[in-house]
Amino acid sequence: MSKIACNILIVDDEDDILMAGRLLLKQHFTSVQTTSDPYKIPSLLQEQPVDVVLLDMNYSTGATSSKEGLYWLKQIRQMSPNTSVILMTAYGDIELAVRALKEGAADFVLKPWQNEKLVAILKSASQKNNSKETRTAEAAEKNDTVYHYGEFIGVSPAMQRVYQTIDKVAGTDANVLILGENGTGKEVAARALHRKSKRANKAFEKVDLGAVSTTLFESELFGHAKGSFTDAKEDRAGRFEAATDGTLFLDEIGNLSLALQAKLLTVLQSHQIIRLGTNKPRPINIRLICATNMPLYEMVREGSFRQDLLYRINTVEIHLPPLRERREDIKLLAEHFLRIYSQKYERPNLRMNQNTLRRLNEYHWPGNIRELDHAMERAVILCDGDELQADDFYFAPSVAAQEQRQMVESLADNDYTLDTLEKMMVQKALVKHSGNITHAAKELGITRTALYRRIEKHGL
Ligand SMILES: Nc1ncnc2c1ncn2[C@@H]1O[C@H](COP(=O)(O)OP(=O)(O)OP(=O)(O)O)[C@@H](O)[C@H]1O
Repeated sequence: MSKIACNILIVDDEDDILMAGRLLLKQHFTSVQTTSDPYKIPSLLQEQPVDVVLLDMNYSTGATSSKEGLYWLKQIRQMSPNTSVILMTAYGDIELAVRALKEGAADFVLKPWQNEKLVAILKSASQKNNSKETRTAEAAEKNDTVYHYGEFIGVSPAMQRVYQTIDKVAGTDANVLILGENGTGKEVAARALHRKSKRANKAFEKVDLGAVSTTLFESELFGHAKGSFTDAKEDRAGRFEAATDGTLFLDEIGNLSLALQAKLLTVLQSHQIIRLGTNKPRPINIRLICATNMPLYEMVREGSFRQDLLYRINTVEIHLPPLRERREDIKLLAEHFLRIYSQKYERPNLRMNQNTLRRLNEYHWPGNIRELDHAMERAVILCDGDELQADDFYFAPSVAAQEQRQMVESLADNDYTLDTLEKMMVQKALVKHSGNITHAAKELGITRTALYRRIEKHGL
């Protein structure tokens, strides 16, 4: 029996279903992929064109509302308009079937399915589906949306979760705390939240708390009356008032001293500010978004960040993953920046070769997307021919590699015994894990008891 040329993707949280579906459909179609994680759908669609997705409606344990299925149906329709979606559910629900068809599903099957019926539905969907060759330029262009979410670029499951959270909370007035390393896109996320909110056509006020001096904090945030201090030449509204009816984005909130945290908390609790040099409270109506690259929870434990302030600002948290934890986005981002800079510097023929892409992919990107952005700009400027070479980039050694090199250098300079080396390693592991025996022992690859013995032996 010749197989029909069709790439099918089955998405279901039950492994048995995936296995049964694969075994059945492999006999009739050329390619059958499966995944139990719907968040992988965008990257799978990006990897190669998928003709038909067989999509389960419920993923979370016990879920029966089918909301997840409808959400993913919508995503697939947006990302890859040429892909047909067939929904499956264990719950016979005609209303839902009608809704799914209205929202663009090609068909609907009930679980447990009848083999012949499922194969017939898929055959019909694959025939209706445009072949890869006939995909129009317009569709290909639309397909571009697979990795765009406003200003965001990224197909990784981690970023899909971020987009989904933004979609869910943007319309509410909930306070949002965005956590992530430098350059991961915290400000981009804050702006996306504002743009998608009811406050979108009001102000978006960003305050970099790391850059506001202690003395100017109150006047900057809450405003002041003329004459309230030497330079106060006139009455001035602060940033809270400037953000009225809009969004106030407090960046680098982890840098705020305890004294200023207390002042900020008072305002957030009372929903009113008092301009410096006055005693008239003014009500505030803002949506608050805070961001930081600092470990706020650890800081609460150490006493350098107020717990009550943390609970006030973290109604919803968004974690932006570092670039090294979503490597599937590196190529897309690199190509995006290459497009921007080859245009800016009028080098339209520039491209990247496989070796360069591999190096970009392997690098640990401590400065995340901002570093990649700058690295691409620099490479475009420095590149001699039409092909960007790995040498056009500066790759900083990782901390681990630096430490290793220092250790090798110090070993070369000194005459160490095995015993001294052991002591150094134990000391290093203890310092790194702040004296936590379990973690230090794990890093050294020995048991806790063995570590205690060595601590005693070396008198540490
Ligand atoms: N997913 C993304 N797609 C495209 N560009 C991005 C993305 N995320 C961030 N950028 C770009 O990377 C740069 C850094 O982003 P942003 O300023 O939002 O990071 P940040 O986390 O707020 O950094 P910092 O902690 O240093 O303030 C910006 O130029 C931004 O446009």
